[in-house]
Amino acid sequence: MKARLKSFGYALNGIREVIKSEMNMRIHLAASFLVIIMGLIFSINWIEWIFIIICIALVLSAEIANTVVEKYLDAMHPEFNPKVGLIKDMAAAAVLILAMSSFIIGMIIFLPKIIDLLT
Ligand SMILES: Nc1ncnc2c1ncn2[C@@H]1O[C@H](COP(=O)(O)OP(=O)(O)OP(=O)(O)O)[C@@H](O)[C@H]1O
Repeated sequence: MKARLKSFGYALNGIREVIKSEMNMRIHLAASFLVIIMGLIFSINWIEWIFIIICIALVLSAEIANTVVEKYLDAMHPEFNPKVGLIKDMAAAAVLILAMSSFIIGMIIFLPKIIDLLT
């Protein structure tokens, strides 16, 4: 049990480190917080909450994976290397695709409600 709690602590430490070192992670967290507030304000239904939670989890996890790739490559290949650059670009592309898809899902959920509110 103690060992389980310890590895949970290591994972929390990993999250703390990514938040501390990555501006993009802080932006994703701020956007997630905003979306959760909007979900509460507009009383979205449970299916919409499931989509929102999946999107938030995917974007944050992808950002963490992207940071792992960056930090690993910086540690193993600190020199300039176009191949290293391309691998970093690809890892960043995964985050971009998930963030853009999540933005579209957010629009599908919230835009009709915002339009309803305004009309
Ligand atoms: N060692 C390298 N060799 C060649 N190009 C690199 C190298 N390191 C970084 N790059 C290029 O610079 C870009 C930014 O890399 P960097 O490690 O600074 O990520 P970052 O700006 O912190 O990214 P993020 O915004 O996702 O945190 C990479 O996507 C890549 O195109």
